[in-house]
Amino acid sequence: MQNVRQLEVPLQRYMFLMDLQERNERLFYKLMIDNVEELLPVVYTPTVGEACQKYGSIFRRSQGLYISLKDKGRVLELLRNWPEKSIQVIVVTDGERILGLGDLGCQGMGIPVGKLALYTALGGVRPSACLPITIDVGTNNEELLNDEFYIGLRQRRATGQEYTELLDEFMVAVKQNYGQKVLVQFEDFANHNAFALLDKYKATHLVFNDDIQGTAAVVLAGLMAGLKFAGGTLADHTFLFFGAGEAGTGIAELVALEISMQSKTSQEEAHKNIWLVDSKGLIVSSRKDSIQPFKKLYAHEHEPVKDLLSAIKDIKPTALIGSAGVGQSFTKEVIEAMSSINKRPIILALSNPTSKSECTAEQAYSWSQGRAIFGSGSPFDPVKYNEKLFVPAQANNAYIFPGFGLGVVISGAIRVKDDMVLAAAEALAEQVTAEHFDKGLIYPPFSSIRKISTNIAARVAAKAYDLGLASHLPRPKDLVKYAESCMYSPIYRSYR
Ligand SMILES: NC(=O)C1=CN([C@@H]2O[C@H](COP(=O)(O)OP(=O)(O)OC[C@H]3O[C@@H](n4cnc5c(N)ncnc54)[C@H](OP(=O)(O)O)[C@@H]3O)[C@@H](O)[C@H]2O)C=CC1
Ligand SMILES: CC(=O)C(=O)O
Ligand SMILES: [Mg+2]
Repeated sequence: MQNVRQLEVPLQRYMFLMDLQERNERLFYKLMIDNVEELLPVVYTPTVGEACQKYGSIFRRSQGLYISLKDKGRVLELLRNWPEKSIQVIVVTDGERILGLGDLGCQGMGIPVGKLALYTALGGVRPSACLPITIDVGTNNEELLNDEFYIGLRQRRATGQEYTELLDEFMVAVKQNYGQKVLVQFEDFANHNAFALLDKYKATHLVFNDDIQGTAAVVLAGLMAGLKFAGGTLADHTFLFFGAGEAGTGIAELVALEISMQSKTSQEEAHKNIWLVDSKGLIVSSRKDSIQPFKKLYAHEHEPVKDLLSAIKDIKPTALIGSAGVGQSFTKEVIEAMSSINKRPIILALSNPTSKSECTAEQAYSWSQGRAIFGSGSPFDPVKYNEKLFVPAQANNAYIFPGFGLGVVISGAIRVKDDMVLAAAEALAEQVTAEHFDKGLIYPPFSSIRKISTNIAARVAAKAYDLGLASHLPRPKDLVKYAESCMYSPIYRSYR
């Protein structure tokens, strides 16, 4: 840590840690686990975003498996080349929507590598059981195509049948090589592929889309935790989403599911208090014929509205949730409008990395006069406002996927169902205390993430058993203890 701390530039810290992961994996994880709050912003958002942008020029050695269009017809052979045979979790991207940074092509590999480092450090999945994969179908990023250090195919993205066939060959090869208990986490695909892939493979494979399902669970957990202390129910709230893609509609769907379960109403009824804004403005019924299918449920009767501020004034939301990848879009006027409508406005600035955050923590607290219940995708330091210290919550799916994956792995689950995602959200929400909430937190601190992940894993596993989807039999009596006992710890064993 002394060596890490001597480096002032975050990207240099990233490179140092990646070298360490390569050289002494056990020490890398020991550092990660003991200093999680300090190192998370280096290995994960925001620094991993910069690392992906510069991946070609900081490249040292392959950290994962690259599968390109040129490998069509021999994907299974490639998988068999990976030195580790007993894989439990794959994180795969095609690099088209890396955080809020857009298409980074093959250089998106930093994301599967970073996510899997968290699977091990935060969730205790063995490092040798983790496989980062990047599918290289080209990039539409002109800057990268002209960059002499770009590491991927120098061509524009393949689409349509060519894309679908490669992805299908990949999914079939994964199942053929590792069986049906390997978890495939889709990460940072552009939404036109993300929804289609999840839909296509959820019935035949063990698949999880972190951006849709993981983000949904972490936000729902934060909302449930907030309500536990601020009072009221989800059904009392009006939600306005700024960004109607994977994260936005994923959260909206899970919130609607929870509302319908809590208040025993139809999901259709629950959708009525959920509104979405996309790049063309508020989603309203007159746009129904021209919007993507996953937005249609939210196309309510209303006049067209072009901008966010007018939408807030019209809809009067109690919660504003940003996931449009547009930095500084929650302006002073936006936060002030939310604060004039609500005593405690809920403001979530989910977009990553920090440069894409809808607002900073300081802006949220000062513009709301310290009344905002605030969370952000990338971390912000605590803020002093009017002599009170506010600790901003980090509303990031990193709270969910490590524990969720551990639960799936230890139960030998063969499919992911919404109820398992809900179970993860509930388990996280239950771990938030009044003391956390008083500081401004709607999540417990990352310093206790291994314990948090254990509890999430136990609940997810329990749900998998209840649903008859768990293949690891008999069902362990105490799933929390069992989850704990399965977690990788970076200790040196004595061989004497
Ligand atoms: N905190 C967390 O855990 C997570 C954060 N994220 C972050 O969320 C962001 C979006 O991710 P994701 O949902 O997957 O991306 P998508 O591309 O699926 O969705 C982006 C949405 O934002 C809308 N949008 C884009 N520009 C504007 C604009 N100027 N005004 C209003 N809406 C706009 C798009 O509109 P249209 O549909 O019209 O194109 C689309 O609906 C990223 O920054 C990502 O890092 C994602 C997952 C997890
Ligand atoms: C956190 C995350 O998954 C994202 O920003 O895409
Ligand atoms: Mg992501």
